[in-house]
Amino acid sequence: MLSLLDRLKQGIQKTRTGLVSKVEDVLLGKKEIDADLLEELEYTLISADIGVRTANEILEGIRQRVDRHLVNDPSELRQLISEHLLGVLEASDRPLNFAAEAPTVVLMVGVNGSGKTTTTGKLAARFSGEGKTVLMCAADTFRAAAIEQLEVWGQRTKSDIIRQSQGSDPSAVVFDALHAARARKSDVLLVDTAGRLHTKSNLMVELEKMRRTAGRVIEGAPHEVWLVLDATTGQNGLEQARKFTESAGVTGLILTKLDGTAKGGIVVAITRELNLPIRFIGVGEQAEDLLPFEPEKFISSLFEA
Ligand SMILES: Nc1nc2c(ncn2[C@@H]2O[C@H](COP(=O)(O)OP(=O)(O)OP(=O)(O)O)[C@@H](O)[C@H]2O)c(=O)[nH]1
Repeated sequence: MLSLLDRLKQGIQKTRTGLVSKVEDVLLGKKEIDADLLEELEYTLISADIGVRTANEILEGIRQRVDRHLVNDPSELRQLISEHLLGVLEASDRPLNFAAEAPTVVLMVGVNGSGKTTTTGKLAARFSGEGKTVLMCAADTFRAAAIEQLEVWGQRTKSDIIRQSQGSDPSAVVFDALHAARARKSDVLLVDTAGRLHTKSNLMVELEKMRRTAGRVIEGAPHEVWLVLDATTGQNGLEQARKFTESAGVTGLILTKLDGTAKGGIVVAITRELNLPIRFIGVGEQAEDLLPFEPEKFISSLFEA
């Protein structure tokens, strides 16, 4: 069985190649830090989706150090880049808001296909593996398959599911689930919401309604709202993320399908733009392929030889 660190390394292998190996290629054999080298570096960072703002800052930091003669050897730049990226990720890090008194209610939001249902199942596996009792709520009533998919995860992780028929009011399912979680003394309630609605009503309005319902039944709920984003959608994901963050009170991010992209620099761009912590990353389809996101481990796995 692979260790967590090995799984992380394997999961971000493409980004290692797409970002770090390319940075190394740019630096290889260079004797001095000149304008051409810096331009090539900037291009490489932006191509890996790190974001223009962060790439500019990195370059600016390097230029200042060069001007002050604090750095003159290209081989030192790899370390400077990794330190800067770590700094960005750590700046948005903050502790989880788990309820003092169970249940902790987590709302899972995001567009269809981002991996929301799969991630909800993986989280159930993780929390129950930690000895917590988990209840899942199938509030994605738009897609019958999403309810069934969640049920499969429920069986796999021995977690209960609260569901209603397809097309029901998502807030009504949430209401039931909140009461059930309290009555059953569940530690965690994971609410899988829809990325799209069967009714004409606005998705963001529905999400707001679910949040209000949660807060009315359980004080302080939802304790966490996690936005699930498909890392392979790159910069397009950022626009989506902004919308959800404005309307759904997002408290943390989960980036899925990092195993499928060389542009994992998006992790940095998104944290930076939204000032939100990444909680977990998805690196495959199995339950064990959801890894807790730790900035230090992520950066060292990317940059260590
Ligand atoms: N490679 C890989 N595939 C993933 C990951 N997470 C989810 N998937 C796959 O992505 C696809 C979509 O996942 P779903 O969980 O159905 O997506 P969803 O957001 O719930 O979609 P709706 O139910 O339509 O809202 C599935 O085939 C998953 O197995 C991941 O981290 N890596």
